Amino acid sequence: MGVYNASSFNAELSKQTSIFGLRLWVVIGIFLGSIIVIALFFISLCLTSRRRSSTTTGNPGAAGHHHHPKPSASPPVSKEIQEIVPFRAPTPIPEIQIDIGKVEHRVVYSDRQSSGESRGTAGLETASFRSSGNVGPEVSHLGWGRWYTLRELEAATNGLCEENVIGEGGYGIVYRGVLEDGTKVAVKNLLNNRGQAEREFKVEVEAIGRVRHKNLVRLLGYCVEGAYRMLVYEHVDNGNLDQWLHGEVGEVNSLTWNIRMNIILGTAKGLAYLHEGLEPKVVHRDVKSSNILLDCHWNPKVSDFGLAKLICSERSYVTTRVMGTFGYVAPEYACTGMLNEKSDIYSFGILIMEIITGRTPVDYSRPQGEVNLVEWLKTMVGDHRAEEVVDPKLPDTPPPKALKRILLVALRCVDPDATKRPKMGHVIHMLEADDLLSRDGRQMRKEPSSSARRYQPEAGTPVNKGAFEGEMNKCDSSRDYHQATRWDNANR
Ligand SMILES: Nc1ncnc2c1ncn2[C@@H]1O[C@H](COP(=O)(O)OP(=O)(O)OP(=O)(O)O)[C@@H](O)[C@H]1O
Repeated sequence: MGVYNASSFNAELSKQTSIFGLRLWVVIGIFLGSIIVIALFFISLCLTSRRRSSTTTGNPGAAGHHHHPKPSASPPVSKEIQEIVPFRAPTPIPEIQIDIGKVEHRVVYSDRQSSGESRGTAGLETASFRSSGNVGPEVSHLGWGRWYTLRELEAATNGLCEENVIGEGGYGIVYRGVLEDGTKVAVKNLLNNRGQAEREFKVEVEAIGRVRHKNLVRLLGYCVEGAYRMLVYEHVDNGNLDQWLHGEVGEVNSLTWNIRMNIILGTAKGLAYLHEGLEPKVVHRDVKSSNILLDCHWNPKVSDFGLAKLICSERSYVTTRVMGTFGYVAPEYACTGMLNEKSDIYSFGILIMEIITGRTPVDYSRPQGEVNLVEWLKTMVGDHRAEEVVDPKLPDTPPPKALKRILLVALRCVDPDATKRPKMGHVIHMLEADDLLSRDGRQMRKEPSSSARRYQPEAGTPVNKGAFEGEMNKCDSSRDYHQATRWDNANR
């Protein structure tokens, strides 16, 4: 049966067809063959077109092709990378330079490369930050303080409302506020809202944010959001020294002799910490009465140092722009732009004179010869009229010896020769001389609430009382100081 079927199937396949008289199996073979050929053709066509498309899209998975992404090609990136990329722009970053004080009252930007400003401080203040690449919002990981959100600060200040404005300075408006946890703060809304200034701003804040000292206003954190740049400080609740010295205080001022001495000493301690307790040291650049805040125990706290300059030890900072407040700026800094801590010491000397006399550093309403506080005071001291320089609003009479001493310290601080000005640690020893404060003053220093305790020098602060005593009697080459010293010796 099987043999019969096979032989009949063969006979069928061998039959001739009407197609060119070809046998059936030949026709079937040709048909199948052409189907296979057509199929192969389409398969190869598909493969070729696929390979072409993979080459144009730069797909690294395409075998045998070296991957060279075209510049226009935009690889798929995560949101995270998109946020970081703008901060790594290779273009030179313009740096911020801030004119401090009421004379200018503005924030000035300059491209340091084009201004030719030489920077004796080197990039120390920026180095650590830049090298770590932490220039974006990750500033909250700095390890100090807090990065506040705009919403938090708006809530704290009742939407930055006018009733909460404490005052307005050269940098921006200061608001009082209360954080959610009840902490009282002062929020400074900086005028500086240009994105390019961001790096410098953060670096300064990073460096100063770590500073802790009872005579320095503490920077709690800041807010960087959109165009907003805000600094958040501890709130100091008793106004500033400028208001207490020159404001509407009536015939008699609340600032007694001992309170004034306490303010001078506390301010000196705050500055000594900036100059001698930190590395790199910090030069405040704007020491003046409106930057000395007072708490309810009359303890002074130096403010506005968050935008000061950081300088490596024994180095100076050369700037083409002199910043500071008229009347307080050291002459050599004004003339040459050379900045170091001795500029602060000059300003501190002016501050002492202001505290003792109740006069502003420059007062055009006064008769000629009295307009410039330093010149007038030198003349008065030289003429043995020290008692006459005392603020008429002072409620008590200063001990004569203490008055002479403090005036001498002030005169030494404003020595025209910056190298002859004492260091801040040295000033503290002069101020803490036993006879400078009266009995009441010594009692005041013992009170725990008072900051007028003995200065505990920070590392590196020179401590040499004997040397101080010698210094107090030393004559200076400057005519004015020589005159003042002669006066001091004559009155011993
Ligand atoms: N932490 C703070 N606590 C309480 N008041 C503050 C605080 N910081 C600043 N102020 C007050 O806010 C006001 C503005 O201060 P700011 O330092 O901005 O300006 P300024 O020192 O008066 O002037 P400039 O900035 O031109 O030197 C001042 O009256 C100052 O006493």
